[in-house]
Amino acid sequence: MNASLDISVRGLDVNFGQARNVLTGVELAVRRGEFVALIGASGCGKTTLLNVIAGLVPVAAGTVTIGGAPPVAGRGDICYVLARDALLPWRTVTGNVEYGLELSGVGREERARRAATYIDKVGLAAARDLYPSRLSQGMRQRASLARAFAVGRSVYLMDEPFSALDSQTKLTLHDQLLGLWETSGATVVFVTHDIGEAITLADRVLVMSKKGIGVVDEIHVDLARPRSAEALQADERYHDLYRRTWTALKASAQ
Ligand SMILES: Nc1ncnc2c1ncn2[C@@H]1O[C@H](COP(=O)(O)OP(=O)(O)OP(=O)(O)O)[C@@H](O)[C@H]1O
Repeated sequence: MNASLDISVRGLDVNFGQARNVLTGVELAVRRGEFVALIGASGCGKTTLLNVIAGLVPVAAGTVTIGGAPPVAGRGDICYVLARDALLPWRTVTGNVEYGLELSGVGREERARRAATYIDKVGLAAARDLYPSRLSQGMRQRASLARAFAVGRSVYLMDEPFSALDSQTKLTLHDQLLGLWETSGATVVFVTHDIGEAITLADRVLVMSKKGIGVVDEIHVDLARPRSAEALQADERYHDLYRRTWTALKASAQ
């Protein structure tokens, strides 16, 4: 398991060779072990910001560091989780979860033990020998989460991982992600369009401006942990945070 890392973005510009920057003067500070959610209008640069942190998009100006070091593609301590799971169709659930561990050089016995533990944590024990084609979308994302957290990364960059799921399945996945993250100690940057999801999961919800200037508002989610996604639905403070975030989101799109 890697130690968690902080993320610092100062004065970031990204331009993709265009005359006008896609991102201009963006600032972001994420503490070690913090869970932040990024929300904002479509096209405001959420994915671009994740890609910069992952070292996949070049920085035109500014400074970006992860644990004090500049971003580099393929860093072993950062894990990127996308909306479309990247399960290998020719491997079972167990085979897929073991795959990441194989790449990390974990020995056979330890691999099997860790894969079983994480498959259990996401409630897929009964499906461990099934191939992805036999799984529902929700089960596939659970297998992806098990694979991502079994390898124990320092930073998780998550780009709308649950956007294709129905709201009931999402609640289950929220609980499972929270369970995995709370024991991992990892830093998470989670992109979403779903305000409820952002509040359920994050310590802070960061609202990005439509204008490409980055974070313009933040909502501190002072709800106690461990959280239950379902219980929060009945919590008035959750609804209050929802309203505040909704107001901030509307203002960010002006
Ligand atoms: N590879 C690229 N080349 C040129 N322009 C790009 C590239 N990737 C993104 N963009 C542009 O950068 C801007 C920000 O895109 P980005 O995907 O980061 O936004 P987003 O906030 O994640 O959007 P969404 O919520 O719709 O996923 C958009 O105007 C997009 O067209």
